[in-house]
Amino acid sequence: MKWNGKNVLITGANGFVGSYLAKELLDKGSDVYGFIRPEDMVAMEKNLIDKGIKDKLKMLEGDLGNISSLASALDHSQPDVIFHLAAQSSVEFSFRRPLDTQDINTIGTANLLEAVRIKDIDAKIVFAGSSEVYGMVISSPEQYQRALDSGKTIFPEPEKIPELPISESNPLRPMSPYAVSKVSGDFLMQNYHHSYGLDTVVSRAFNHEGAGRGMMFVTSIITNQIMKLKYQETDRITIGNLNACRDWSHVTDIIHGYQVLASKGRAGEVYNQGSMRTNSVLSYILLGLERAGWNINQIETIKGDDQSKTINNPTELVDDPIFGVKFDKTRVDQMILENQLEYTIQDKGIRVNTDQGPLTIEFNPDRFRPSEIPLLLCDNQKIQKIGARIEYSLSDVIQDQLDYFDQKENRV
Ligand SMILES: C[C@H]1O[C@H](OP(=O)(O)OP(=O)(O)OC[C@H]2O[C@@H](n3cnc4c(=O)[nH]c(N)nc43)[C@H](O)[C@@H]2O)[C@@H](O)[C@@H](O)C1=O
Repeated sequence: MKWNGKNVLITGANGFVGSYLAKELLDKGSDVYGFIRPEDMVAMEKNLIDKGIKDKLKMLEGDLGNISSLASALDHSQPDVIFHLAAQSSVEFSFRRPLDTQDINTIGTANLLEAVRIKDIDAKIVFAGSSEVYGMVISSPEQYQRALDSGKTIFPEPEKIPELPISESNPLRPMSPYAVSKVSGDFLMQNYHHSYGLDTVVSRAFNHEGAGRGMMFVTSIITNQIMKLKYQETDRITIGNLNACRDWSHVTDIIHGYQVLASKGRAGEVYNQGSMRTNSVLSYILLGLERAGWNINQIETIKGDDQSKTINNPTELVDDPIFGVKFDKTRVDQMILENQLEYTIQDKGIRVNTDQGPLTIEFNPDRFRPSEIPLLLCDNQKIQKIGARIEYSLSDVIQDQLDYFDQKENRV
């Protein structure tokens, strides 16, 4: 698609992802309209200021909960393409505010689609769905049995084990109010194509990070604390569950994917977006520490009573295939993925022995979730077939965030 001269409406254009997308489309010559909640105008304007687009974006005030404000935004922008990115995007917050999450994400998406239908707008609509919809993915017979023993329901039952890498046809087993809201949005998009012929396409993006990522997400929590350690503004890293493995991409690769979907995504279909790598939260911390200047020799638990959790050279890279996929992972990733290593709250944290002395990673029990997806690994072949590419390595993603927090004014 030639973006020059196109009218583009981005809901949540002042958000982390929206601002990256808005900048790129403005640079390509689109007329970009941002549908923005009045209370976020000032609160989130840093994203627009940092990218130099505050005065270039055409701001339309409104609220996803108010269908009239959506209809008015459609009247003003007459969009060729709509990117629906606005959402309550924190899984953690959704456990505390499930109704707000459904209001914004489910009802808000239904309102947008209904406004487009009533106004008879002929636009391609790209929806920011989420890998969270897959939820409880079964990675081994042992994990399946453990889940059953702990009283969890697994529905639908797995047809194969492991269910990895995750393709678009994997079962949906959402595990949080946020995930349920994204299942709703995803199905609303598909249904408005099938019922009313709207030109909708769903991106199910896995985790995507980069400079300016919100402070409630783990990669910013980690890289902010690493830079505070470096500048002696703190003496430890505080964290929740660091066994979780996520498929982390750079936000730039994902916004390129959104543009590919706008041009070539088939109406009514869903497309995964991810890197086809998976790495643990623990590795994100250790690799971040190394990039910030520490050499890591060994990790051990703070409680110190379990020698099997003392790991030498934990960041050594291993590229043996796992789940039939070859990607860079650390020694600790490999052990976590093969169910040989798991840190628990009882371990209290991890002591990281470095060339400059020991560092402390402390577990905060409040940061552990009521239910947690252990592992996400994307099968991205469907979107790659229509032209999307992953350009950034995990190290690039971590470095971009460290550089951001290297600037004192960005540290929290
Ligand atoms: C694809 C999906 O991606 C994101 O959802 P998320 O994966 O929940 O992202 P997160 O950065 O909050 O957590 C990642 C992992 O990190 C663990 N973790 C440990 N310690 C802390 C901690 O202290 N804070 C947080 N937030 N997480 C922690 C946490 O338990 C989880 O396992 C959103 O963009 C969402 O919108 C989306 O769609």
